[in-house]
Amino acid sequence: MIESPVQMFPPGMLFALVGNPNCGKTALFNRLTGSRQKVANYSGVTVERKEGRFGAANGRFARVLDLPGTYSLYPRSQDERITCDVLSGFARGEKRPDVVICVIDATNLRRSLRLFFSVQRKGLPCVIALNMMDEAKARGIGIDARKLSELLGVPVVCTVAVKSGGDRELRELIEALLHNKQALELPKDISNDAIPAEQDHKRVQRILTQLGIDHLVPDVRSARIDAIVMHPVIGPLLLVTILFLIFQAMFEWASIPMDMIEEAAGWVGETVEAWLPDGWIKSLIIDGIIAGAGGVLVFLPQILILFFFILVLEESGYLPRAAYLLDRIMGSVGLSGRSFIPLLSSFACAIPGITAARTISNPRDRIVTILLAPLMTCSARLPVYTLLISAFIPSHTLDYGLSLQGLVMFGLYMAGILSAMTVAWVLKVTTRTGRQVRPLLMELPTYRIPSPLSVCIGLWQRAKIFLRRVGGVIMTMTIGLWALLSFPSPPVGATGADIEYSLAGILGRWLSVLLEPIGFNWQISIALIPGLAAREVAVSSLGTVYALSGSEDAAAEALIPLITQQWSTATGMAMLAWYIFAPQCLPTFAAMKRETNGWKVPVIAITYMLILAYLAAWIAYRVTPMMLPTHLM
Ligand SMILES: Nc1nc2c(ncn2[C@@H]2O[C@H](COP(=O)(O)OP(=O)(O)OP(=O)(O)O)[C@@H](O)[C@H]2O)c(=O)[nH]1
Ligand SMILES: [Mg+2]
Repeated sequence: MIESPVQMFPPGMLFALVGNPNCGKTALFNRLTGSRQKVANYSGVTVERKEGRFGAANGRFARVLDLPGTYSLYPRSQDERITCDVLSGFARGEKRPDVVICVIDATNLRRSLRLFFSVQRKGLPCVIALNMMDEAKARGIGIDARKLSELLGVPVVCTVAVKSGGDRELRELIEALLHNKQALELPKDISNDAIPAEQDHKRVQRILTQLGIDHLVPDVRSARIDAIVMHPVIGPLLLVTILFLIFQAMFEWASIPMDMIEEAAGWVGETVEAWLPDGWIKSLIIDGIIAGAGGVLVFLPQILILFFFILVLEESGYLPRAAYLLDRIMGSVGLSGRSFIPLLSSFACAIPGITAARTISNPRDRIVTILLAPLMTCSARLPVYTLLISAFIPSHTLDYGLSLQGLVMFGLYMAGILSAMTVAWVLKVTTRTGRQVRPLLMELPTYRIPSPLSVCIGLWQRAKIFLRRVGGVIMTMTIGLWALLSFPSPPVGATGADIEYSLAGILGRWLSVLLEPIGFNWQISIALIPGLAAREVAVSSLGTVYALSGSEDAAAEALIPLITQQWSTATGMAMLAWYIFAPQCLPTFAAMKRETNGWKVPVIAITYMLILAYLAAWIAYRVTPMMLPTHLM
């Protein structure tokens, strides 16, 4: 008997958005399906297949796929392979699309048409969405959509994916196709895949001539901006200034909203304290939830400020330029400029950074990038850094209005970057393939002014992610820790604090034997364990540990003054150094395993990060006292 798997697909016609990178597929997908997938102004934003649902006016619906951008149907990287697999019908659990919507950047018809021909040759019914019509018009490129449709023999609609209603024509076309499935005919001459590129090129040239747009229209505005941004001297200076200003702003702008949240949390704590009768419920709410999870909320303003800058930079088109500027330096340690954007995404969170490494076609470069991603300072480290900086670094304003705390934060980010470069360099000199030089070929997109609305939506999404983390993993871990710290109760006649007899108290003492050489007391040692789930949990855990070990009225007290009093500066610095390197985030290593299909890469990463963290913390703990005047020790 021959067995063959039976594949079941969800009902509904399947439309797939296919096109070159950065032509606006995801922006269109979001409009058509009401989704909120990430849109940004560089190539390689989408690296996964995403599905959405298009609801037509008459109650029918269709499934729509957003796919990674590709230049050809000969995939060179993993993200391109996903698109090619879907078009060939090899994607697991998915049928071949019924209709391909070829999204074409109207300002670059030449390149987009070649991909369109290849898709058509796969025997798939196609329609064309001429996107970015607004930019084409602004640059004086007029395209006669009707004539293009006649020349190609497929429906052509014009779209402006970033404008409300800019997808109207495409919606109408999809509705018409849903109504009449037979409406699309396959081209007669789909025959073989092996038509030489030369022939396609001639065909494209002919079409452009017939449309009267065969002359190149340069992007004058972008070229003018690039004269400054890509200048060999001004360019790098500008890059450092931008990064520097971001960290200054994170401290300067965030202080007022942070104080407000802190005050509100203090008020809630006091109110609950006054109203609830003593007992374990009161302790859970005050010591577990308010002092723990609530303590992390304070960092929302800083995280939003950081993301404000990331969103603006992403949409402006600056990022690939920064990749070029850094390509030489990155090349000197054996990294390619291609790694820049995945590594930059890791400043938000290492997990999307690790996934974004799919765009890197060279397997070695990809693995190295994945190994380095967790060294970039993710936003989950912010609460830990801010807590320690606020506790140990005076909030002086230096000359030129610079904030000392902002400067230290900048230094910590730099430490992450420099250590990643050092690790990359070590990998370069110790691996055989490390010494090859691979030139960076990357498209420089048109500069765009970010739309305030999309920045606001992006910030709102970020705020939701953060609040969900606070209410989810952070709250759960903190409550779990609270339970471990509260039970079992001390034996009758015990003399020490209750917490010393709890399970976590005992565990913390064991661990502190290991961590004592780097200056960590038992409170820190305990906080590190739940902190494995997410880095910010260390802050909420410290909140809970101190709330439970303190006197009654210390409960609603803020954590910052508490640790200033109780820790030596050397311990504070050791913990900062620890957090630059420590592999304190299990989901990151799960992502590494998923992306590399094995445990080897995550195990290497955990090992080297742990060693670096311990060493760095040890050095910081020993060196700090030598640097400090005696009265501050
Ligand atoms: N002016 C203008 N900008 C657009 C239009 N469509 C998309 N954009 C912008 O173009 C950039 C790329 O959009 P995306 O939707 O991320 O492009 P994509 O094709 O999904 O890109 P990849 O996922 O990298 O392949 C973003 O900056 C969008 O805001 C349009 O019709 N007009
Ligand atoms: Mg996309």
